[in-house]
Amino acid sequence: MAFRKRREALRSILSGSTCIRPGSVYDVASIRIAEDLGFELGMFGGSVASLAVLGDPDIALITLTEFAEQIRRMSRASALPVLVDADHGYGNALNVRRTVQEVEAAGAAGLTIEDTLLPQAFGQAKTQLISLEEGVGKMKAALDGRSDPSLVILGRTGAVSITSLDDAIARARAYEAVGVDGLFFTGIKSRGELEALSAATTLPIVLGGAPEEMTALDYLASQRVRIALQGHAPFAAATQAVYETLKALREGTSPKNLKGIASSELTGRVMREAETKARSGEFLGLKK
Ligand SMILES: O=C([O-])CC(=O)C(=O)O
Ligand SMILES: [Mg+2]
Repeated sequence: MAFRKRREALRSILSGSTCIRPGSVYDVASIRIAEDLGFELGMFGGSVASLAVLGDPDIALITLTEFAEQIRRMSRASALPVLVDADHGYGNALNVRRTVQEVEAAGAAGLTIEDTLLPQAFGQAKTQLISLEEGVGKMKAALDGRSDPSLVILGRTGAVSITSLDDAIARARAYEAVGVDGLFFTGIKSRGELEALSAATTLPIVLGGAPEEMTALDYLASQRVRIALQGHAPFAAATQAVYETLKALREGTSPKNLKGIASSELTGRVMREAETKARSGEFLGLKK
């Protein structure tokens, strides 16, 4: 599917009236599995990008090149639209502009740019934000960096749990005013906070994690939340599975007695074996 179609699919989720849960994806196998299971959207979090590519925590160590390359691999492997978490855009507003160019070329359907101060400042243990003015500059630069107008750009802030609800509202309104396609909020802890942010803005909302009382999709939809994240359990599940498998092998279990191993059918689907067989028949003169 052409990148534009994927972006239009994400746009139609944002302009719809329901709230969906994206599949957390981080590599070619996970995106294909999410696609096969019928997820409408993949979410590529910065945290799982760091884990999958570097094996490091989510502290802005990953480079734009590494991040974009992982997106490119996923975009090649699957037509599932992916929303990617481009952190703070890997630098100042000019770096944000470049980030948008690279992420667009890599095939993302959309990206988030956040106003968190990254990487962590010297001597500052707590998360800090850049100023609203600098945040606005980043959003403007992000929009300027886009060459396919269908690429979705979301302005993201965690201000509600870092500074205040009023500050979060001011930032959301300012990002909306410069023309981002949607707002991504993290750190919301109550319905009251979500309702205040929703009432103060008009754009579709993406919610990055929310307390238990806010999981009902119809309630979220009523607050204009169109996409609600659910963390990154697939990466954690894969880690556990690899751990159990290596541990069992190390302890002498024979490969045929291992538990929790993908069937050859599932592995074949993940590697799109049927398509390769058909191509081998057509292009290599092999029997189908
Ligand atoms: O985007 C998400 O899923 C939440 C987030 O910031 C991350 O995982 O890095
Ligand atoms: Mg992140």
